[in-house]
Amino acid sequence: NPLDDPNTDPFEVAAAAAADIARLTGAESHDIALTLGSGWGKAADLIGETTATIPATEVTGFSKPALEGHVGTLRSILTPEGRRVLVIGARTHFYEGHGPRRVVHSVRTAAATGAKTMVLTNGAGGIRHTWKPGQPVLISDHINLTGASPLEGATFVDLTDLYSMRLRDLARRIDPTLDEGVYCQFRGPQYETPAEVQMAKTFGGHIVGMSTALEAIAARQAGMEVLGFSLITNMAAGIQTTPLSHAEVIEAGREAEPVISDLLARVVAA
Ligand SMILES: Nc1nc2[nH]c(I)nc2c(=O)[nH]1
Repeated sequence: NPLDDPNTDPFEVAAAAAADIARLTGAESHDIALTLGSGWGKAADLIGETTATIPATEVTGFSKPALEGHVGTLRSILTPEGRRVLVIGARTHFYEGHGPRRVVHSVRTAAATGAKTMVLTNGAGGIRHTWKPGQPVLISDHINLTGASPLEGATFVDLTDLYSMRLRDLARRIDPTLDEGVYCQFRGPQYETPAEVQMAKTFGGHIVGMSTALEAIAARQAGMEVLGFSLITNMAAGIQTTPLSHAEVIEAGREAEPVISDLLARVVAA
């Protein structure tokens, strides 16, 4: 992968990837990019007409997804309003150990296709006791616990209002019941210990996950407006006193699917 060579300029790789996408999808530019995390796989179906689906491996700088269930495709969708949505089903996680450049390549590529809005979705653990598995929540801010950054050199980027208040207000107009919280990105791949969850809770975190923060930083560097959604698939370790059954998590995710798909389609159309 060209991104693994430190002498490669990641923005040149993103430009090449954007050219591949334009050629392979026939859409010379895209307006909005959407990354689908765990549980959000079907959310793109309601957004509009899929005019092209391409294997991510055919696009410069993308590689085979390590995690089954994370489809390795890129989709171009035309919404009824005539907007072009690039759906990224090929997320690279930091825990795969390929470095932050590979994690944020999809965001930089989306920006290079012309997208001005980056919608980041993920599956995550919930710390707020009022939340339940299957509930989507808005991300209001993040705490980056990875010890890493996609930014290289003296790239001092301001992250105030990184998770756009304007887009959160728009989402709340569509679904006033939407709650929000601070997302903590842990390195993973292990889940947090109960003590780590209490640490996150103590310093103001409400959601624990293993993605999104690094991608959001790169989106801001690229000048995109960012909206983040977490699907709370489980309560974080130690929050739920009863043992968490995987079947419950799967069931919660399945029940949430139509709700979050409709929500996402309406937010993207707005
Ligand atoms: N770090 C972290 N990531 C997650 N992803 C999902 I789905 N659930 C969790 C969780 O409880 N913790």
